[in-house]
Amino acid sequence: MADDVILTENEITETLKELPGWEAKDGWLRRKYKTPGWAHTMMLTNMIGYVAEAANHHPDLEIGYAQVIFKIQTHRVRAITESDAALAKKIHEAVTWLPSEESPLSGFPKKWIE
Ligand SMILES: C[C@H](O)[C@H](O)[C@H]1CNC2=NC(N)=NC(=O)C2=N1
Repeated sequence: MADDVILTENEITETLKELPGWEAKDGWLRRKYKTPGWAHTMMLTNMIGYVAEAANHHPDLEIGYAQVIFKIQTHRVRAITESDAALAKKIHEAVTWLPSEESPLSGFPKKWIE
C-alpha cells in the first residue's frame, strides 16, 4: 500500500472541480446526498459500505430519513489524502449513476438520489 499522500490546498481545489456538490471542511471531504426516503437511504448506505470495504478505506456517515452525509479523511494522518479523493470519486460515480439515453435500461422512474 502506498504511503499516505496528503493533498495541498490547491490539489483539494482541483479535486473538488471533479466532485459536484462536495466541499472540503475542517480537514474532511464532505457531501450531503438527498434520497427519496428511508429505503433508498438504507440502500445507499449499504452500497457505500460495500465500496468502502472493497477499497479498505472508510468514510464517516451521518444518516437521516432522506439523506446521507458522507465525510472522508485519512484517519492515520487526520488529513485529506489521495485515498480520500479516490474514494470520493468512486462513491460519487456510483451514487449518481443512472442509465444513459442510449441505454436499454429505463432507469428509476421517480426522483433519484441527488
Ligand atoms: C487496518 C486498515 O487498513 C486501516 O485501519 C484502514 C481502514 N480504513 C481507513 N479509512 C480511513 N478513512 N482512514 C484510514 O486511515 C483507514 N485505515
